[in-house]
Amino acid sequence: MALNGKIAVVTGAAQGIGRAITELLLQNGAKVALLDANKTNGESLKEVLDKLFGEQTTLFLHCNVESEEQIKAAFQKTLGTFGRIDILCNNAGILNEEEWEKTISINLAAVVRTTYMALEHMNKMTGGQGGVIVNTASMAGLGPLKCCPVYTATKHGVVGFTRAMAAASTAAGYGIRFNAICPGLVKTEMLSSLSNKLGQFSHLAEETNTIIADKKMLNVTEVADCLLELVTDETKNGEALQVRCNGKKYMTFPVFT
Ligand SMILES: NC(=O)C1=CN([C@@H]2O[C@H](COP(=O)(O)OP(=O)(O)OC[C@H]3O[C@@H](n4cnc5c(N)ncnc54)[C@H](O)[C@@H]3O)[C@@H](O)[C@H]2O)C=CC1
Ligand SMILES: CCCCCC(=O)CC\C=C/C=C/C=C/[C@@H](O)[C@@H](O)CCCC(=O)O
Repeated sequence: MALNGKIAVVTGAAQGIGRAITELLLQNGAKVALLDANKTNGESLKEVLDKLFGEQTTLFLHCNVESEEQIKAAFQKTLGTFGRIDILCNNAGILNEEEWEKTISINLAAVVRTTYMALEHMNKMTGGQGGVIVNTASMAGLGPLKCCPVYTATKHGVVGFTRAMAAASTAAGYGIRFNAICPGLVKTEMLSSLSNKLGQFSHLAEETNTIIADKKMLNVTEVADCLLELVTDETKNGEALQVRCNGKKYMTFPVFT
């Protein structure tokens, strides 16, 4: 799938992995609607991107993905400005074991909500033109992280939802591919603010921070490069791509007959 002229929506686009995804999509010729709950960061990133790629190539839309109304408004604005949606990257996420219901709401419920709303515009069965949806899961979507059980549960949920949607899409002819990216540790604000986010597991903070300090971490650009493969390679559907410092790997799972 060539990206030139394609229209992408990226959630959690104002910083970290979402920002790197946005920049890479723009570098490859796509136009991007950046959705983020952080207005200050979103607006200042938009100013930077205007200078690099031109004002017409991006939209910043202040949007909390927990709000159905705000997502709906963001999609309407994107369609009104760019005319279509080809790519959705559900990337917004938090790690907060204290506020565990909010973690489920943002990391999993919002991925489902945003996906279903995007389907209304992208699904070939209902007049859309198809496309690709890539969800940012985590290695915590493939195995347990003892310091954050709820975060782990949400990311397992994202992997399962992605794979089931890919199967549903193939069966029904939506013309939409669904893939998940599962990075290991990535240098972003999420990890630097970990200690006070572990709630009842805060006794594991010191041990976790020591592991993090000792490990080589991924750069956001390495994650974005792998995500681009899931967007552009039309053979990839229903994949969970693990990305670590020592390389990437397409995961295999038990097959139900
Ligand atoms: N940093 C890491 O080690 C890893 C992160 N991930 C995942 O990558 C994704 C991005 O995380 P990072 O870039 O590391 O974090 P980050 O904290 O640097 O960026 C997250 C962005 O999402 C936005 N956001 C948070 N809640 C939102 C909401 N309700 N509505 C709209 N926007 C919202 C924030 O304002 C922020 O701009 C998350 O889903 C995270 O779980 C996955 C594996 C590893
Ligand atoms: C192994 C899961 C990494 C996923 C990162 C996230 O999604 C954010 C989670 C925050 C803290 C995680 C700390 C985990 C530390 C260790 O258990 C360690 O084994 C991680 C190793 C990562 C790697 O080898 O690539």
